[in-house]
Amino acid sequence: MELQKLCEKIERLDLKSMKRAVVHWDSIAKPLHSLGKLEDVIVQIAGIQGTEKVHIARKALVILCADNGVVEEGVTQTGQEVTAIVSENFLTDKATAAILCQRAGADLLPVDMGIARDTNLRNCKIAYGTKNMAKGPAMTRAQAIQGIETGILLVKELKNKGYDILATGEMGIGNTTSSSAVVSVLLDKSVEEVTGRGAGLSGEGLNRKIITIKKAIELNNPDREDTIDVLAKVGGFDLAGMTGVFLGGACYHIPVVIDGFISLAAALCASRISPITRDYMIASHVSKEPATKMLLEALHKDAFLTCDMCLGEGTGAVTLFPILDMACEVYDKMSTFKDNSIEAYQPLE
Ligand SMILES: Cc1cc2ncn([C@H]3O[C@H](COP(=O)(O)O)[C@@H](O)[C@H]3O)c2cc1C
Ligand SMILES: O=C(O)c1cccnc1
Repeated sequence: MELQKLCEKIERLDLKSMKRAVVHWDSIAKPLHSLGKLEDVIVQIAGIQGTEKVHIARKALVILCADNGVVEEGVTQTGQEVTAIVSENFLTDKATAAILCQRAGADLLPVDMGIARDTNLRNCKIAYGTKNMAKGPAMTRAQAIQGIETGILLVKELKNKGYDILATGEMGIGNTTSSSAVVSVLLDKSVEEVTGRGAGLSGEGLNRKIITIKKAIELNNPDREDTIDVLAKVGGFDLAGMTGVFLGGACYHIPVVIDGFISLAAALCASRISPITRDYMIASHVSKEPATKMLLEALHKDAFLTCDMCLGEGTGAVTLFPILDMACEVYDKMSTFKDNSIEAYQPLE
């Protein structure tokens, strides 16, 4: 189905299921709302899944992997070849995200959205890396749409396979450069404010990164009112794919946990394409990248964790999974006031 038509079909959360979830929390023998955001997130998931019988047992992390032509400008600490190496490690237990997934009981689906060489990942390759945005548009509009649609289709497939909840991750050397460019344009913030050291850039490298992003924005002149134009001109295949994953979550009623800065940049893109999509997103952590708080604010999201993580790959999002499992278990298993013959709280005004 055409992207626009699909987005028009996105529904609001199911308020009846959310109300029933609140009633259930309030019946549990503990002080009202004493699990705070853990209660709120279960209520949100009830609204997403359209039932107060929340289920999050089957979890997956989708990692969108792609290369960025802008790396040739010297905006990263490591070379482009690292993208393919780390991405293929997701298939073994050698990458950070893979180890966290094992611990959290989540499956991992790494997807080649446009790595600069052939890989043995799930092949959704749009091209062998984007073009250098400091010299022209990173990709065509058709490629940006292809990336978004791929993300949506991946969610459809995972929904059909029985997954209850997803997390977003990415791997792509140079993708904090594309993310900062996209965020600068969409939030109308200076490049300096939204640009950080990514995977450990030196001070001199950071200056070069800022100059490069400014040059790319000036040269390509993306239209901030047209998110797809922004993604095409200064984005990346991974960002486009993740944008699709967030839209897909809303289309197919699956909660999607947002990882750090790069995932948040894609979440912002999705929310600009379809604002209701925000209701289907769960913010996991506050990354150390400087624009993270700005993005959380723009999305009206409050993240659960502040661990000074800035790794990407979906690591922050997967770290939230065990907490969500704990919340769900209390919601499912705790005895109620009635079971204990205790008088329940009167609902607050
Ligand atoms: C070995 C290695 C493993 C990674 N895993 C995630 N990233 C993270 O760093 C990259 C973004 O930072 P920048 O824009 O500075 O390149 C992304 O691939 C992100 O997932 C990694 C980076 C490296 C070097
Ligand atoms: O927050 C992130 O997503 C992030 C930050 C730095 C490097 N890689 C990812």
